[in-house]
Amino acid sequence: MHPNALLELSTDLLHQVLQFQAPADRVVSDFFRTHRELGSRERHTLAETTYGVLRQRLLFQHLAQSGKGEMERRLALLGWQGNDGFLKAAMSEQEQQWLEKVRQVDTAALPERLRHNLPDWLAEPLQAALGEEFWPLVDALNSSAPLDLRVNTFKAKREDVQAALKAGGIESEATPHSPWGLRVQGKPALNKADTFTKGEVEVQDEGSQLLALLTDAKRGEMVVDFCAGAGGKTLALGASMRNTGRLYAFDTSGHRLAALKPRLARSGLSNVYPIQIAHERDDRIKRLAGKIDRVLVDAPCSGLGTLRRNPDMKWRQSPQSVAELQAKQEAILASAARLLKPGGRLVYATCSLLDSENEGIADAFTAAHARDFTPVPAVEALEKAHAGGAGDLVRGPYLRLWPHRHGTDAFFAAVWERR
Ligand SMILES: C[S@@+](CC[C@H](N)C(=O)[O-])C[C@H]1O[C@@H](n2cnc3c(N)ncnc32)[C@H](O)[C@@H]1O
Repeated sequence: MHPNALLELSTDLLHQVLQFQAPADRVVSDFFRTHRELGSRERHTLAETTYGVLRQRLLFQHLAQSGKGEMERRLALLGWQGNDGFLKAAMSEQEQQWLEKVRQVDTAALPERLRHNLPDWLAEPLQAALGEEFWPLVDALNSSAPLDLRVNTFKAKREDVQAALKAGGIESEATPHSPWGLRVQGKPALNKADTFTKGEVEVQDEGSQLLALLTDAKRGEMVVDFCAGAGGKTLALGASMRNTGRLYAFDTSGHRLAALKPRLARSGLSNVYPIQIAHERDDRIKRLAGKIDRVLVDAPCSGLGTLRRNPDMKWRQSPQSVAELQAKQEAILASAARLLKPGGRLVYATCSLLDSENEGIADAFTAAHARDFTPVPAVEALEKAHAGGAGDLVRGPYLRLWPHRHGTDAFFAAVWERR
């Protein structure tokens, strides 16, 4: 494809993504579906340029004020993630001069918000909570996430999967905290690897694995994954139950539960019961009240802990959307808690960076349910479940994972036991 034609497509794609009407990954994949002529390297350049612009949107919009023509084209020039010679061939003389000039701007001397590229409502609480660690977090959020796999321990051993991957030219190392995890070098295509088609591995961030580990579902138990979605954690719970007992996978989204089906078939698990519920007070939930050993609430949240993968979330969320999510989180947690039998374990988790969706919800639950639920320190639960370096994974009584400290997405989890 002619360089300028690719740059124009990048401009078009940015124009669509920056309207923030839909998640960026969906807009990008729809765009590729309507542009079948694009090869894999061209798709890679377009996607990475888009993500680069989303990550540094405030800085790039500031720098782009000085140029001429369509704003999105200048943003594409600034965020270009392809070959530099190729980009040069796409630019006019005037654009080349402009880009050279803006590349000389000393960005370290610009105001803070142009350096952290976060909206104020998000930067402020993070700065207050993290102090000096704020900037390492900013850097980590602007880098790409590693590729982690979870070994399906119902079917295979971690070291055998690692050896099989190696034989196929894929290098990996054991994850430091999850006993089920492998961190793969680079981003190899895995869906044709034998070990993947046989259901021995799933792609899953180490942080997500730790949430399932913390739930510690055991053989023969009755377990509920309350917000199962496409079942990333359901599959981990089912394997840790060794395909025995009953594992209910609830979600309000039929579409997400449908995505669980092929993964379930690959996994070899037959103890999972996916159920679409209307809302968190659905009658089917009431019938199970007081009967369940473990409940994982992987609550709908702002997703701000996954900014490495979904940098558009910082522009698509707002204080209002977070406040609405908090109300939902409280309602789901209160309803899910009724399922537990005495001695049962409740786990509340999010992939949010914000205290308001994390400690805020957990502390309020502890205060409101002091008669029925005892908090369990996360470090204790992690140690019992054989997580490596459990003491490094917690803040106070809660699990708190950070990209800059742990190399995972940001996650929070709180654990209680029903009296
Ligand atoms: C963080 S995602 C879950 C991700 C999933 N556990 C995984 O590991 O892939 C939150 C899920 O909550 C679901 N959800 C939203 N409202 C809900 C409700 N009232 N009851 C149950 N699930 C709900 C959403 O459809 C979404 O799939």
